[in-house]
Amino acid sequence: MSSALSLPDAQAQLLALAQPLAVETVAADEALGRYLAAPLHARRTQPPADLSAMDGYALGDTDSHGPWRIIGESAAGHPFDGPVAAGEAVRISTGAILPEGAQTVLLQEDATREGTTLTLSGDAPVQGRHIRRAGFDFSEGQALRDAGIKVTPAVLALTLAAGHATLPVRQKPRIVLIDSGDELAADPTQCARHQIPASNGPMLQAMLASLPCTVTRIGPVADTLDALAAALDAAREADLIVTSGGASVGDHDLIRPALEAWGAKIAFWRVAMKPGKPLMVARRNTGDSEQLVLGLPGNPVSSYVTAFLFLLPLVRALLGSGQPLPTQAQTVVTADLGAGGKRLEFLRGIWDGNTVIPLSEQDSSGLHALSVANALIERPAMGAAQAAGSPVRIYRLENG
Ligand SMILES: Nc1nc2c(c(=O)[nH]1)N[C@H]1C(S)=C(S)[C@@H](COP(=O)(O)OP(=O)(O)OC[C@H]3O[C@@H](n4cnc5c(N)ncnc54)[C@H](O)[C@@H]3O)O[C@H]1N2
Ligand code: MOO
Repeated sequence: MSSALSLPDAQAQLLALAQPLAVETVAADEALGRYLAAPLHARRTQPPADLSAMDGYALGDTDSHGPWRIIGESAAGHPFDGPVAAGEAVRISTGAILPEGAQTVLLQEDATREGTTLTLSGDAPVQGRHIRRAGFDFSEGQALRDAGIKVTPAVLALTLAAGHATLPVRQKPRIVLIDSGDELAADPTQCARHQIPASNGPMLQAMLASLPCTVTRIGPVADTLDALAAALDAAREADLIVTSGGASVGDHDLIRPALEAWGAKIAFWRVAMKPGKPLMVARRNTGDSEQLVLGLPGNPVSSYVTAFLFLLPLVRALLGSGQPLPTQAQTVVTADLGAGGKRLEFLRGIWDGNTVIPLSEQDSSGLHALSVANALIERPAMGAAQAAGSPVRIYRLENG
């Protein structure tokens, strides 16, 4: 295991290889879920003028207790044309432009209107109350958000409010997933005793569904160099090729020789983590660009965990994310944990909002346990045993 990288080193090396893809400009709503390729600046000021925050009356003074004479109306989209003076009031609605000279907005619940006469019947007016000042949200030319942030629904709304119809983002990565192994059956209903259903490819595709990318699946591919060469050749247009299985040291683990025969260079192989040790990263120069290959271990839980910690961050980095790695949270474990082993370990667990319960089944092929887990509990390599109630770091999975 001496050649295995630590998890942070391996992630850093992988992300250093990830060149964000070319920039394209798309309609703002099509940019949802992608990452800004340039900083976002305001093309306009918001609000563009002082606005009322409530339905009521804009008053020309705040020091009297009325009555006031109502001289007109300012509705949203229909401003009042003219000033309001002391002793005068303008009927105003939420979001409408404050007339020139207005000092405050008197809530309609605090006033009584008879004809054009307004009298105070509740709380007295206070200078400046219920007014949204011009530009409090942002001003024209202001830098709003940095490149690399995700276009969320709120960022989309900000983009439109700031006067943009389009956004620059990175092209969607083209990803090919290759399942390999002679034992894999494509049809789970037709699975002989010597076979198991090929579940990794569909699982990885489903994990990638949360990111903007195009995914094609190939396989299951037989454990021969010729079959793997044909699969890799079919993936020659991809920005990223992801294999699962055949990454270890067995006689039939052919991903490494197949990649080398295809002209790819191994960037690194093996990470000191459990599950996920045989992870492999390679790259192939195609002349004008570079393809990356991520070789995930075949064990389904190992594939899942390495996809969470390497594949999804890599795709985010290709999309230009400024923060591609998942974030951890701290919580408290409900059971005693033994001392850590040689590798950093991720136990599957159930996080209930306050504490995390480690599952009893931790085999790296255990899909039933994985399906009920919603957290990975981090156990440092060679760490001391921990009693129930100890703090632990977790990754939350969108899986529970
Ligand atoms: N002597 C050693 N043996 C193993 C080592 C080692 O260091 N020395 N590492 C072990 C570790 S850790 C892992 S993880 C596995 C992973 O090996 P591979 O990536 O070569 O995966 P395979 O051997 O091809 O398959 C492992 C397991 O997963 C099943 N599998 C594979 N692909 C799929 C798929 N698409 N869908 C569902 N299941 C799949 C496969 O049938 C095997 O059961 O190696 C250990 N061995
Ligand atoms: O590292 Mo392997 O992924 O434990 O089963």
